[in-house]
Amino acid sequence: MAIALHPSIDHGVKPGSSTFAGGTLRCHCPSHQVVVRVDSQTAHNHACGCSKCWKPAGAKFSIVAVVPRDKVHVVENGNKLHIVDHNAVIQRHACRECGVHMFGRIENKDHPFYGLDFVHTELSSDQGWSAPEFAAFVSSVIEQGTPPSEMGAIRARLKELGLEPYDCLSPPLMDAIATHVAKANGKLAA
Ligand SMILES: N[C@@H](CCC(=O)N[C@@H](CS)C(=O)NCC(=O)O)C(=O)O
Ligand SMILES: [Zn+2]
Ligand SMILES: [Zn+2]
Repeated sequence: MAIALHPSIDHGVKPGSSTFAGGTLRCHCPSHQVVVRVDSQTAHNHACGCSKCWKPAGAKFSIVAVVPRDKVHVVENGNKLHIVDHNAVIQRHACRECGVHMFGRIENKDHPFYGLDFVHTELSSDQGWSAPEFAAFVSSVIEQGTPPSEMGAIRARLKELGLEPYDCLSPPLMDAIATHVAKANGKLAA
């Protein structure tokens, strides 16, 4: 059997729908779930191997995408949310009871990705969310206990799924970050 990465991609990456315009995310609590409405299709969906992004038990990778922050609305049981790490760039709002991260928000207005929230669309039963496009922070799975000897198989499986593995973000996103920095420091015209 192929190496397991995340239940939503282990049997193949399902394409998104070009007409999909949003849906509802629910935490894993059996009752009084935190419910978040997202009024937009997601962008830049990807697998993330970092230790900070939420992943279901047993998964090596998180699946995480972005949406404009003004399209994210907590509609039920928002009192159960807390910020996992106030010092992180991405402030992850998680359910205090089940631990699921409902959305991650950047509050630093100077950050290249300010205005975008991070969401996990596997928390939704709606069909049509954009498909994962690449894998980020792949080497970071070692920091969580994956033996380095497994990395060849992990990268090969990601490629087989069509998810090009990177050890930071994808080149277009790294370019977008660098462009933002260059405009801020005057090396490129704003
Ligand atoms: N190797 C580190 C990488 C952490 C990291 O830089 N994560 C990226 C991808 S989510 C990031 O942008 N983090 C910002 C944050 O977590 O606030 C880890 O696994 O903890
Ligand atoms: Zn919960
Ligand atoms: Zn991450």
